[in-house]
Amino acid sequence: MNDLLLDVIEAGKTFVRGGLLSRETIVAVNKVSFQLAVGRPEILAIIGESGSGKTTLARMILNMEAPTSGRLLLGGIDLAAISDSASRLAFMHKVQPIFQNPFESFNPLKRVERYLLMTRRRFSGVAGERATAAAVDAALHKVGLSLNEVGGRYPHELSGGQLQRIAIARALLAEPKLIVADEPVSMIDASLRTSIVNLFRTLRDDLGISIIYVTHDLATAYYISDRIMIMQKGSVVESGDARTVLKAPQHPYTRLLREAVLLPEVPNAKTNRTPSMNGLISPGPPERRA
Ligand SMILES: Nc1ncnc2c1ncn2[C@@H]1O[C@H](COP(=O)(O)OP(=O)(O)OP(=O)(O)O)[C@@H](O)[C@H]1O
Repeated sequence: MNDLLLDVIEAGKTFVRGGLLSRETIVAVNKVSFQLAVGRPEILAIIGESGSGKTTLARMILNMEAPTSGRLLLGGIDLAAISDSASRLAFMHKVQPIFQNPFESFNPLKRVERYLLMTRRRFSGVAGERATAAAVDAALHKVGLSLNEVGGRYPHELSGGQLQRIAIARALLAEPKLIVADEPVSMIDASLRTSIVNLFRTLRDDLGISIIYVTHDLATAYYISDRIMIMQKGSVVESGDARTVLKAPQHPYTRLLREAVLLPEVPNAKTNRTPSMNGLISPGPPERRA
């Protein structure tokens, strides 16, 4: 029996850019390894400056990008072996993505409930219209909405926060074990961010879903995650229990990130202030360094 939900084994990704004369090799992800256990749902934050390889790693986990070295296994199955539509559907049953811009996740010309109904039909096979609508309504309730509220609306008639909730509801229709959320709140109004990140906690606690939360934002990561992984230039430079790492960062880069932001309950070394979640300060992505 395999007790790992996700097993990332020395995964690497190299891109080659340019032509013959100006060929450039970019190591986007360099030998990253980590695991998520079955039956132990957790929120794992992947943090790093722009270009550190977070999105590439997330795309490899979502099987949207093939690694150039190493392997990624989901429930013991190598993602590289997923080729036919049945195994792709089985994979999507287990892993669902949430992207940064909810407006790009939906076709502006389609009413949002059409997506939800189609998604449910896809994952549940043939089910009656009533059962499908009831499942969609139940998923929307889990994110604080209802079919009544969103039915008949086009994406532009909803706020970014509402649309991101709908994207999460759509992910829930697959009844996944893992959600990979890449900067899911960075394009959402600051006042709504907390409610979305709180929702991730509810999904972990009530539905047993593990969440990989990719972000620049140390403050929300500290607030919701159990474990964090700090990436710099494609490599993981520090990882572990979120509070332990952020209270006593060992790597100079983690210290640098830590100093740039006020975290709840952790006095900032320079100001000695201990803000609440409402007082979180997120300075945005740290400057990229050469
Ligand atoms: N398809 C691609 N072709 C060439 N280079 C790429 C490609 N995708 C990513 N890269 C490069 O790989 C490196 C890592 O990019 P990635 O998007 O994974 O970083 P990131 O940490 O997610 O950054 P951001 O926070 O800005 O999204 C960068 O140097 C980027 O330019």
